[in-house]
Amino acid sequence: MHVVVNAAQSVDGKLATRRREQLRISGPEDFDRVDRVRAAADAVLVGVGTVLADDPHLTLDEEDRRVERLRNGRPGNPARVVVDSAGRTPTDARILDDAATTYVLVSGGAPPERREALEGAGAEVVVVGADGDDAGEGHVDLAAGIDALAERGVDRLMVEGGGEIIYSCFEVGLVDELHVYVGSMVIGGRDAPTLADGEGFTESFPRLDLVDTERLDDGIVLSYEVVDRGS
Ligand SMILES: NC(=O)C1=CN([C@@H]2O[C@H](COP(=O)(O)OP(=O)(O)OC[C@H]3O[C@@H](n4cnc5c(N)ncnc54)[C@H](OP(=O)(O)O)[C@@H]3O)[C@@H](O)[C@H]2O)C=CC1
Ligand SMILES: Nc1nc(O)c(N)c(N[C@@H]2O[C@H](COP(=O)(O)O)[C@@H](O)[C@H]2O)n1
Repeated sequence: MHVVVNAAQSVDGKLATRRREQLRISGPEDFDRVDRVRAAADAVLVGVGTVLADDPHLTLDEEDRRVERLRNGRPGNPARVVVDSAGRTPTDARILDDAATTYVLVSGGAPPERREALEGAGAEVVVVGADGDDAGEGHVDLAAGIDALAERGVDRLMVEGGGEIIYSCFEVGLVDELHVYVGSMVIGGRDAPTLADGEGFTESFPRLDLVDTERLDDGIVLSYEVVDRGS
């Protein structure tokens, strides 16, 4: 499985304001680049925090790209994946519409009625974590989730955030590429989400190789390959 992380941040490293509302950090040129990265992916993954904050759709904007995928025998849109331990994704979330397959990765502790509600709303619910009494505090086991997606034919996965999920992907050594759009703005706020939140690394840090830079809109895209996943 090849895992590509993409996010847009301010120059001070924030993904959104402290109110955790969706914020336009990039512009049309970068959204077109993101659409291209989505089109190359088999699935696009976000955390439930992003679903609750942004209600994203995660489909392709460009019809030509959908047509090209269909021509190549692939679904028109990549599958969508929500990492959602307790099954908190609202049943009317845009990510659950019929534009693409949607997998909701839940832990074993997710209430059965939430699993049923999500299945009723069209999701394929996949249980990949222990319940709240076990290590991991009932969170989805991300590495097991990636294996479950691979079993369902996902070879190339795009992770679109937010900061908690991006950190966890680095923590378990899943990330191959990182693309960060740095918008020319300052957001500030000690409680605003950053590119990588979670516990934070203290001794062994993922190391990256800067392989490309591109000026888009009024900002810059930094593209990295992960050369050392840390341990
Ligand atoms: N500028 C950008 O490019 C982007 C900005 N954003 C912004 O980011 C914010 C949302 O980010 P954030 O709050 O960090 O939420 P995330 O989208 O990262 O989701 C985090 C949640 O995922 C669930 N989860 C389940 N398993 C795991 C695991 N193994 N590791 C980590 N999380 C897990 C947890 O909820 P539970 O315990 O219930 O399972 C956790 O609270 C919003 O403000 C949004 O607007 C989001 C995406 C892109
Ligand atoms: N590339 C980029 N630039 C920004 O300024 C952003 N705020 C984001 N956010 C991401 O885009 C998702 C919205 O997707 P849809 O348009 O609804 O398909 C949002 O959830 C973030 O993942 N990205």
